[in-house]
Amino acid sequence: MSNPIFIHEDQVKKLLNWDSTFDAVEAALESVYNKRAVQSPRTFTQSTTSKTLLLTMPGHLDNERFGALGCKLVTVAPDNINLEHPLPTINAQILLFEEATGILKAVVGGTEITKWRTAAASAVATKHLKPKEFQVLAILGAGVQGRIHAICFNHFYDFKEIRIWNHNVHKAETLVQELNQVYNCQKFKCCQSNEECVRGADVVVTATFAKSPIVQKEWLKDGVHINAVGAGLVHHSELSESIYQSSHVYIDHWAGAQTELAGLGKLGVEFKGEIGGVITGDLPPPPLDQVTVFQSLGMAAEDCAMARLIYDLFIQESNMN
Ligand SMILES: NC(=O)C1=CN([C@@H]2O[C@H](COP(=O)(O)OP(=O)(O)OC[C@H]3O[C@@H](n4cnc5c(N)ncnc54)[C@H](OP(=O)(O)O)[C@@H]3O)[C@@H](O)[C@H]2O)C=CC1
Ligand SMILES: O=C(O)C1=NCCCC1
Repeated sequence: MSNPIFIHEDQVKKLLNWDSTFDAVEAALESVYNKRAVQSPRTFTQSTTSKTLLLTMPGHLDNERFGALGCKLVTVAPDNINLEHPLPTINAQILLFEEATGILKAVVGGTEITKWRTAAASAVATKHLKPKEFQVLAILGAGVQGRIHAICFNHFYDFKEIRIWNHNVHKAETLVQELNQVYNCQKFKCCQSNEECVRGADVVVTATFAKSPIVQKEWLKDGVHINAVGAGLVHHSELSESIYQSSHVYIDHWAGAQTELAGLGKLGVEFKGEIGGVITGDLPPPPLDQVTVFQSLGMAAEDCAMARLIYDLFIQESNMN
């Protein structure tokens, strides 16, 4: 019996690319809708001696290119950012198993994968819910997800302006400066307020730990698309209730929504369906002039697809050397 291989974060980083990530995440979302993926409900274990939360996310995906049996172990430690030498808030590993034998074949660093697949899920949802060109992107939150969404959306779209707001403005200023330098442009702009950031934007991304709404309905342009990624106390704390009540809300998976978005159900919010249904064409895309929300929870199927992608690329590269 061979030992599992370890694919570390720095190796994962070198193998990741946006186009394959998009394909893997799109396949995962479609497979969940088509019932070609199984995702047991994720578990949440709260440490009693720290703020750290441990999630387990097991899943199986039946797909020729991205199929895998795996389990992501992911921690959320909000205080990591305040350490003398800050660490990412979210850290993950993905266990990948031989499907037939159940033997562990790889442990794949999951921190970069979590970053990339979450931004790619927003890009997939945006493409299928609003198939058009955009001028202005607004990103609320200049942490890991805010940054990777800026990079991802800049890869897939030709935005004229990418605005970034953070409740601590200095952090948004630093990110904007970095991105303008990397891409040799001036399209990244720092906003002093969340309202200034959102007003007039065509696409909005919320990626914070905000416990109360940071986006109000009256700020929204007709037809805006919102990717709500972050979670405060619950996974739907970043947008005002009236946004959820008046827009076309899509989710990544029903099973997760039934538990993790139960609060929205109590407010009378009806989900239009899973993004996977729009990808397959079973659900019609919403009218372009309506406000749409992709409420992202994150899925094990995405992590399995990504771990398989990275595993295959790693083996291919090892065979060449
Ligand atoms: N849907 C999905 O699949 C996934 C969702 N997430 C969620 O995305 C969110 C961001 O994660 P990540 O970027 O990795 O975390 P980071 O810690 O890197 O960034 C968090 C950001 O939120 C800001 N923030 C913290 N508290 C508040 C507040 N009360 N109001 C407004 N902004 C606040 C922080 O600003 P500052 O540092 O200045 O305080 C920081 O910019 C989290 O809620 C996380 O759970 C993450 C991965 C996957
Ligand atoms: O899907 C994920 O992975 C996560 N979602 C919510 C926060 C932690 C990681």
